[in-house]
Amino acid sequence: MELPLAYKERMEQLLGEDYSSYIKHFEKERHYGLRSNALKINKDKLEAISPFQIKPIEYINNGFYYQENEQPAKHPYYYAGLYYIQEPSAMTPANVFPIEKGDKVLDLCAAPGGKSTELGAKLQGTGILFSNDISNSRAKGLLKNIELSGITNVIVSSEPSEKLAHHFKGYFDKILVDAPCSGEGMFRKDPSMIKNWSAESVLEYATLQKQIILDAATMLKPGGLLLYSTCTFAPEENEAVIQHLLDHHLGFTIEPLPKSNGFDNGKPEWINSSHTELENCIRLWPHKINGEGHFIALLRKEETASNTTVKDYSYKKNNQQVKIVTEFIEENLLLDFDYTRIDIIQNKAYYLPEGMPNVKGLRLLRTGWYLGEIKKDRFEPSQSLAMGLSLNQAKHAIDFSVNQEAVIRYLKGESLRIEANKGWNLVGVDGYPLGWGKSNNNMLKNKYYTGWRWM
Ligand SMILES: C[S@@+](CC[C@H](N)C(=O)[O-])C[C@H]1O[C@@H](n2cnc3c(N)ncnc32)[C@H](O)[C@@H]1O
Repeated sequence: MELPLAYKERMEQLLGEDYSSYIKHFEKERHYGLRSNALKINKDKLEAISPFQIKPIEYINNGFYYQENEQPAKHPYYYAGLYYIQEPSAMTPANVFPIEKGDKVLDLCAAPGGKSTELGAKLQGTGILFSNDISNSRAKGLLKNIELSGITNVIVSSEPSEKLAHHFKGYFDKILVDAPCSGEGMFRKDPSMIKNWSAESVLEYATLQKQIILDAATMLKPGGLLLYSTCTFAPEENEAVIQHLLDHHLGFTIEPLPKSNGFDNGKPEWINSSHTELENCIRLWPHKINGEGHFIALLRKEETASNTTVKDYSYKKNNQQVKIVTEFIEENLLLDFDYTRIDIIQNKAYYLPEGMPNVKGLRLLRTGWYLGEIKKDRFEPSQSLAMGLSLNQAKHAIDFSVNQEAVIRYLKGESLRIEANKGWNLVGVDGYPLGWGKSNNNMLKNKYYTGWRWM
C-alpha cells in the first residue's frame, strides 16, 4: 500500500513519535463489524442467536466484530433487519450522540444510512428522523436501509444542505453532519481512496465542510446539539471546520464527549487555535483502537438564538381512500393507529410522523411510513409496512424457523404450499417479519418486494 509522499510527510510532522505505530497498522488486518438494531432485537439476544461468531466491540454498546470469512449479508436475519453491517469506528458518531425520545433529528449527509439507522433506533419510533443526501442515487440506497431497519417516523430527501437550510431555520433538536471528506481514516479498509487523495482535495473538502456546517447550524433549534464527524485525519477538515463555525456563530460551545479506552482528544495545537475546548473532540486512530480512523465533535447552540418558523404539513387525503386503508388495517393488524395521520399521495398511503413539518418544494423520496397502494377499491400492503411491524401485530402470521428451507424460497420470491389463513399473512423468521404473502387454498402467493429478493 503506497501512500502519497505529501501525506506521509504531513502525518509524520503531526504525529511525531507516534508515526511509526500509525504506519505499522497497515500491516495488520482490518476489522469487520455489525450493529444490532434496537428496533428489532437487543444486543444480548442477537449475540445468543447469531449464526456466526461475533465478539462485542469494546467501545460500542451494541456493536460486534465478525470474522472476514463470514457473510452476514447473506442470511435471513439480515433480511429481517436485525443488524446493520458497518465498520466499527464508523459506529461511534451515532453511538455517542445523545438522542432523546421525541427529538426532531436531521442526518444531513446520510447515505447509505450507517448513522441514520442507529439514530432511528435510538428514537424508538418517536419524534422525527429526517435523512438527507445530496445524491439522489445514494439516497435510494439510504431509503432501502431505513425501510429494512423498520424505521417508520422518517422523512427522506435529496437536497444540498443549502436548500434545506433555507427551509428549516431553527427547526431541529439534533443534527448529525457526517461530512464528505478525503477519507484518510479509511485507507486500510478501502485502498482505492489513496488514489483519490491529494493535498488540494483536502482543501476542497474543507471548503465544502465549512459551508455544510454553517448550513447545519442555521437549522438547529436554540439549545440544540450538532454532531460533526469525518473519517479523515487532516486538521483542515476537522478542528479547523469546528473553529470556522465558532468564528461565525459566537453562541456555539464544544461539549465533552464520552471517551473509551484508546480514544484520543481533538488537537487545537494542530491549527494553532486558542480554543482549547477543541480537546473535547474525539480522534480515533487505527493504531489505538480496533477500528479505522474518525473525528467527532459535539456542539451546542446558544439558548437565545431565534426559534423556527416552519409551518405544519397540510394533508391532501381523500376520505374514501383513507377508508380503504383503515379497513385493511382493522381487518389485518392489531395496531394502535392514529388515523388522522394517514396521508394519500397518488394512490399511495403514508403514515406521517407526529408533528410532520411542511416539506413543500423539497425533493423527497419518502414522507413517513409507506403503508401501501390503493388499487381501485383494494389495498396492497407494502414491504415497508411489513418491516415496521412486529410479527404479533399481524392477525395472521406465518413464522418459519431459520433452518426451514422455505425461508430462502420465500426470500427468492417462490410461491409456497402451506397451511395458512386465507388472505394476507405476515411472513417471518424466528418471530421477525420478512414480508407479505397472500394465501388461498393453502397456496401462499409470494408478495416479497421483488427488488429485495435473495439472489
Ligand atoms: C461520509 S458520506 C455519509 C455516510 C453516511 N453518513 C453513513 O454513515 O452511511 C457523506 C455524504 O455526504 C453527501 N453530501 C456531499 N455534499 C453534500 C451536501 N452539500 N449536502 C448534503 N449531502 C452532501 C454525499 O453524497 C455522501 O453520501
